Amino acid sequence: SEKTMQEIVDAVNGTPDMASREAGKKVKLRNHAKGFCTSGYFAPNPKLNDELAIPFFDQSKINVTARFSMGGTNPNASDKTAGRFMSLKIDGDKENLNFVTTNSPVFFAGNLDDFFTFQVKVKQGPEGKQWLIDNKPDAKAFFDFVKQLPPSASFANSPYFGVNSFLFTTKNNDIVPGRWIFEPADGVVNLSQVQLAELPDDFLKEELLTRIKHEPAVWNLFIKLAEKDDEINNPTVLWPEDRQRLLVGQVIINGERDNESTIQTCGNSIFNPVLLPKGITPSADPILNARTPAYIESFIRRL
Ligand code: HEM
Repeated sequence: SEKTMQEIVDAVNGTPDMASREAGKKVKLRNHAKGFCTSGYFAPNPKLNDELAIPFFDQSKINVTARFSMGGTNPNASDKTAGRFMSLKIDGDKENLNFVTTNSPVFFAGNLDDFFTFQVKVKQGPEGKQWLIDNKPDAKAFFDFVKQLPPSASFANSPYFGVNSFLFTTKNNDIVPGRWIFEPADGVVNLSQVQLAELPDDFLKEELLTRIKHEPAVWNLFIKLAEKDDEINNPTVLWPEDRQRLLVGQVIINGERDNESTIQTCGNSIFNPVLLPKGITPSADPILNARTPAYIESFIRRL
């Protein structure tokens, strides 16, 4: 059954009662409520446009606004869970590119019905989760991934995945589907159970902001290219490891503009995963195409 965008956002963010919504009362609930903003720049790979035709990446240094967050609607969530999220605004001279990413390469739903069901069931606790494991293979695959994923020691020591597919224009004016992958230049570093037990519930923000005073947090950004028969429009289906990757450039988070108010308050705005420069377009993935309307609905509620 078709769900409205209001129903979908209710399921993600928590449900305001109908009376208060109709009275126009603002509901401040939002997903990824716990997070913080910082800044840096993007350094494109000067060789990228030997392969692709994306003029945006011909600039040499592009301002970045970053928000790092935890999953869920609790602004006081513990950092000891395994989910890590990174959102970026890359603001060029003429065009802009946003990324809204997670540390899980595999998404838990391939269509909006399953997405809605997942959101409703996980909020019912262990019984709802068991129902998903028994009835929804995509949700089960996601839970299996998360179960074996130790929490990373730092936002800077985690990879991030765009999950959804985008269409990239090549130098020869062909279109190739691809997916964004950010790999931490400092490597992946996970916490042991012993290390985790010694940490307070809040450590990720301070760790990153202290780290970047000494050395930047850096990721190499790749596009993983699809081959014929790879599933483009379903983020629950992973592509084989050996697919070709193009190096797009480096994200360098050094806090260089952290005293600016637009950086400090970046969590008040939205990150739009389909804000793309010339040469990149969204795929037909129904999950991707629901995201911006959902983010706008959520934004309006918390204005
Ligand atoms: C049907 C698909 C999806 C829906 C309906 C949805 C819904 C939402 C909503 C309602 C918010 C709060 C927006 C705000 O108030 O600013 C949000 C934020 C977010 N979502 Fe999604 N989401 C979807 C898919 C995804 C996927 C595939 C990813 C990761 C690849 C993702 C990662 C995030 C992140 C990182 C944020 C926080 C953005 C920030 O830092 O401000 N979401 N999502």
